[in-house]
Amino acid sequence: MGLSTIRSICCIGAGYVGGPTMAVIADRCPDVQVTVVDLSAERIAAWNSADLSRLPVYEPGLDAVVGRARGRNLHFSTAVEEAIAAADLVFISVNTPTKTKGLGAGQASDLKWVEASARTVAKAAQGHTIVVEKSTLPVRTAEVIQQILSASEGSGVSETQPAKSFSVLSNPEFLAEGTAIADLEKPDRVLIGGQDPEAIEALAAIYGHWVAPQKILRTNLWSSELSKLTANAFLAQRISSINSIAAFCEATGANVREVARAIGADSRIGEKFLQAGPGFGGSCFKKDILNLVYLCRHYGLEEVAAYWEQVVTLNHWQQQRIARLVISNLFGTVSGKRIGVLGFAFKADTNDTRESPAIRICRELLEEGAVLQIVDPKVSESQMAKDLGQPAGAGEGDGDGSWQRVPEVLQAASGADALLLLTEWQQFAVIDWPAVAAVMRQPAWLFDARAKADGALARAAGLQVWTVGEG
Ligand SMILES: NC(=O)c1ccc[n+]([C@@H]2O[C@H](COP(=O)([O-])OP(=O)(O)OC[C@H]3O[C@@H](n4cnc5c(N)ncnc54)[C@H](O)[C@@H]3O)[C@@H](O)[C@H]2O)c1
Ligand SMILES: O=c1ccn([C@@H]2O[C@H](COP(=O)(O)OP(=O)(O)O[C@H]3O[C@H](CO)[C@@H](O)[C@H](O)[C@H]3O)[C@@H](O)[C@H]2O)c(=O)[nH]1
Repeated sequence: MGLSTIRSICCIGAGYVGGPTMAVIADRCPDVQVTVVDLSAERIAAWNSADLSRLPVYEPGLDAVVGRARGRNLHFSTAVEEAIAAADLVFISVNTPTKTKGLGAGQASDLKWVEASARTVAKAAQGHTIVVEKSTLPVRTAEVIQQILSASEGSGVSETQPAKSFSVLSNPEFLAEGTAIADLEKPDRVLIGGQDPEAIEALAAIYGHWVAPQKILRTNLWSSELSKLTANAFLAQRISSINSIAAFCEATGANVREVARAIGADSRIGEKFLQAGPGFGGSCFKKDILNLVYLCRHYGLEEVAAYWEQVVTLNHWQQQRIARLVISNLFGTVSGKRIGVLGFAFKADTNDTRESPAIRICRELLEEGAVLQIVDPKVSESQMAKDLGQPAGAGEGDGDGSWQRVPEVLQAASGADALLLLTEWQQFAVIDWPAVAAVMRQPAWLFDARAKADGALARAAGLQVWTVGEG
């Protein structure tokens, strides 16, 4: 059984995916009520804040979309069961991080939040409900969700209510942070996996409000779940590939951007995702590849597992390589030396720091006793403290590394022996190099791990410059 028209949607999980995705659905489907629920009262309060600049997720354009739909047909609430009961369709968009202990620790996805969500849906749903996996999940998780839901099927009958029944779909999300709204409004494709054609068409009709029919792909459940892990594995593999070539360029006198342009012009390779940098960060790539590796091992495919694992190994190596080359160029020691760190988010245009290369690199420099002056337009001091595992403090010279958050590049450069550019914020492309050079301790360095700064101007101002992938 299925429903042909969806009037009411509930999304469990008001995070980086649930919030923006539901905001766009509500904006594009004014006749559908959309309620985003979360256990975190703090997060829901932030989504409801009158000041749209205080939403819990920073994404260009998100404030405008939320401003249009919130209160009309977009709602944020902690009343999880109530919203599920009212919904024809429930998205599960909760976190699925890598397990930290137990079987599969360090590789397998921790599905406890997904399982808890499925149990809440089983309990609170009324009548027929379409349950959609929006979280990124291991292949065959839909089977687990289906089993949990099945246990309550047939119950809940009353004079006004038909018995409970469920259809499970997979609808992975491909948005990238920093461009979430643009990605949601103009997706390359929408993927829907399932077995119940009526449920598939009901969800397709929601996207059909703004996505062209040929971009809505339908597959079986397992292909849909696996396509998400595969897409991320391929994207991350490109980054490790280009970063490996960047190191080779530095050793041989080639320039990785010239190489990327030359190979990207081949339409079979394509020009996107070939920017060398400090390694990929973000909450997805590492977690999803490790999950793929774990699943391959589970199915006895050791060579396949080892192949994908190398993408993550190379990524760690790139981050370590950058930290170490900073130390080695600063005469082998950074103890007590000030280093200005430009950017802390895992990429530009987001406040997210999950798996940011800046964390590993800064921690390594702190370990060596450096005094870091970190500037990032969107990352708060409290987030940096959490990530770096120590509070901000200006103490220096005693061999223990310390850090502080500073508001501008000029303060990051003040008294510093080096600037280390780690996130490609646009403001770092237009630095006043003579002014910056004047406040640094000479001889001073610019280490540009994103090739974002104007290296020629920095050199003209007297700095020594290292740019990733430039021999
Ligand atoms: N961040 C991205 O760019 C991105 C993109 C595509 C897919 N994904 C996938 O989407 C999923 C969600 O990612 P995210 O970045 O939005 O995570 P997130 O941590 O930002 O948000 C998840 C939210 O779910 C809430 N939650 C957990 N269990 C709950 C429960 N039982 N009931 C109600 N709320 C609950 C948490 O409180 C949290 O606010 C993950 O599987 C991730 O891999 C993420
Ligand atoms: O050429 C490139 C492109 C990206 N990166 C880095 O790779 C990481 C990931 O970037 P990006 O993919 O743009 O952002 P995410 O938000 O992590 O998005 C990825 O992960 C999401 C979560 O699964 C998917 O939905 C998206 O399709 C997928 O792009 C960041 O650290 C980037 O700086 C590079 O170093 N070089």
